Amino acid sequence: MKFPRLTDTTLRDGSHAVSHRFTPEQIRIVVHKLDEAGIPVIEVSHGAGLHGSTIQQGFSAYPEFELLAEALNTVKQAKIASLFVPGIGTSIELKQAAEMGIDVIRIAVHCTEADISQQHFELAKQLGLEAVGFLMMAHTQPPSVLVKQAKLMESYGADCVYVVDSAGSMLPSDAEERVQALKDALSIEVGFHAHNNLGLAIGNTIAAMKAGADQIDGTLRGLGAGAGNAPTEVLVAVLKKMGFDTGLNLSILMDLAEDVIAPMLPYPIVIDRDNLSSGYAGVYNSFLLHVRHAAEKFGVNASDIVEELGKRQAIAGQEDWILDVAVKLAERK
Ligand SMILES: CC[C@H](O)CC(=O)C(=O)O
Ligand SMILES: [Mn+2]
Repeated sequence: MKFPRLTDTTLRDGSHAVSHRFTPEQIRIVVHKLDEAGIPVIEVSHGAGLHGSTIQQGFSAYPEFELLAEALNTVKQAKIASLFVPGIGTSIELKQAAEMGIDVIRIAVHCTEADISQQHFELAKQLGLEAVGFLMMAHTQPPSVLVKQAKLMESYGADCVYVVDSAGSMLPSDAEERVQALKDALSIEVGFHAHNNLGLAIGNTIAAMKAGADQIDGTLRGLGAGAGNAPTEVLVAVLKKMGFDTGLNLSILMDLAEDVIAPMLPYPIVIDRDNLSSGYAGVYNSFLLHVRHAAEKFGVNASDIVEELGKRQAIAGQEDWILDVAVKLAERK
């Protein structure tokens, strides 16, 4: 089994879990410690990517480029990545982030919509960035569909394409067969991004590695949308136990998770009823904060909203359905 490159996305996917309230000081401490621990790639942006700070996605407490500047000024060795979702971000923010000095852009689209990413991959490559594709909600499609979409990204210049388990809905066999199919069909690297709604984030990441994943993701303390991601410090401990010479400092990561990240959390990252039903129904994890707000506002059950979104097969970008469903459920009451 190959030792994959680890991207820590605490300061991006984890931003969902703190309602996008990271401060420049928190960014500085976390980047400094992740860098010191030897993490090769650190992702920083709003949870929904560049320009994600909107009424639809939730406003950030601090301007995104102030946070990105803090990360870039702090880092010594790691690459800094940002997420970009076409339609949420535009080429303006992509150019600005590149000019500021990010190294990697991760371009995320629903897993049947790769064609909308062409101009952004091409721009990213012109700007000299490493360009990584994210096929979100990859549990919804069979490997053959993902291969076609990943090949499109490859043809646009992607350096890597990720199978993204956005709903934390995959079993290890799902992760393994999807990564394997991409590995067999592509000449570029393949990655895997896990969520923990079924308690399988670490197991699925190991299954993806068995299939040859070149890149994997984690977040400190599992901080992330829904039930969170594969916890970076646990992943590193497991990789060490598997015999990999990781070159990563586990004790710095454990201290960072325990002493810095845990006290920041407004609520513990656990598999509760809402995010378990989300993973079970295969609903996009980034909806969950909005679902909880809507449930409270309209006096309905969050898991009923999740169930209905699952029936409608809602995808990223359809956040407005959350309100629609909540209002309809409240009317029915
Ligand atoms: C908004 C992009 C998205 O949340 C990417 C991601 O981390 C996922 O789909 O899991
Ligand atoms: Mn995610």
